[in-house]
Amino acid sequence: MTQPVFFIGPRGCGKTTVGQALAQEQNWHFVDTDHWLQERAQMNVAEIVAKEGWEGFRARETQALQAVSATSTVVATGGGMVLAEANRRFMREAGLVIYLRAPAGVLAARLDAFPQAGQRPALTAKPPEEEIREVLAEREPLYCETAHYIVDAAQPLERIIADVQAALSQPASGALRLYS
Ligand SMILES: Nc1ncnc2c1ncn2[C@@H]1O[C@H](COP(=O)(O)OP(=O)(O)O)[C@@H](O)[C@H]1O
Ligand SMILES: O=C(O)C1=C[C@@H](OP(=O)(O)O)[C@@H](O)[C@H](O)C1
Ligand SMILES: [Mg+2]
Repeated sequence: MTQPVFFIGPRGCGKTTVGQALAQEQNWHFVDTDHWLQERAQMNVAEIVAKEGWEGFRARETQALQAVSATSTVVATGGGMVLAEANRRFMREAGLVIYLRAPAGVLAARLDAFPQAGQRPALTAKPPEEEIREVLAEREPLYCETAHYIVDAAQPLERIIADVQAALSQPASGALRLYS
């Protein structure tokens, strides 16, 4: 039996893309908490936030995390999953947590090219690049505190997958390991 693998990190770091590719290579299941909750709600994130506020979305996100976590499963979380202490503890205890780390400039370029506005409504009233920098600075300590491993997510996809596989082949330890 294999523990679930959780991908965490900011919008655009590649949690969904890398998670899907890893699951395919390993022949594991793949679930994205945002896809799961949007399907269940029959609304996209922007619609949920308009109707229920971010508080409503965050409650649905916690519910999704607990519902989808299973053995031999790769879980792509949303960028704000780490905001709740209960979510951080749940992921660390239930599985292996990988932080896909990339600089704000890389995230901004990816999100500009492929915004997916229905899934990523604005988090602040700031211009996009400023929001990305500010939110990343706020959450960076939470990503680091939650992760068992940090992988450089600014690399090409194949390199990221190779680093993730190398990380998962190491025995888990309390110390945070860096792959970059
Ligand atoms: N390693 C990568 N190199 C280049 N583009 C990437 C990489 N990983 C993801 N992307 C692109 O960045 C965008 C955001 O990726 P996504 O997986 O949705 O991120 P997240 O789920 O973390 O928000 C997508 O357009 C995706 O194709
Ligand atoms: O950073 C965030 O607070 C969010 C990130 C999004 O997921 P991605 O990180 O997959 O874009 C989505 O969960 C929602 O818009 C909130
Ligand atoms: Mg995603």
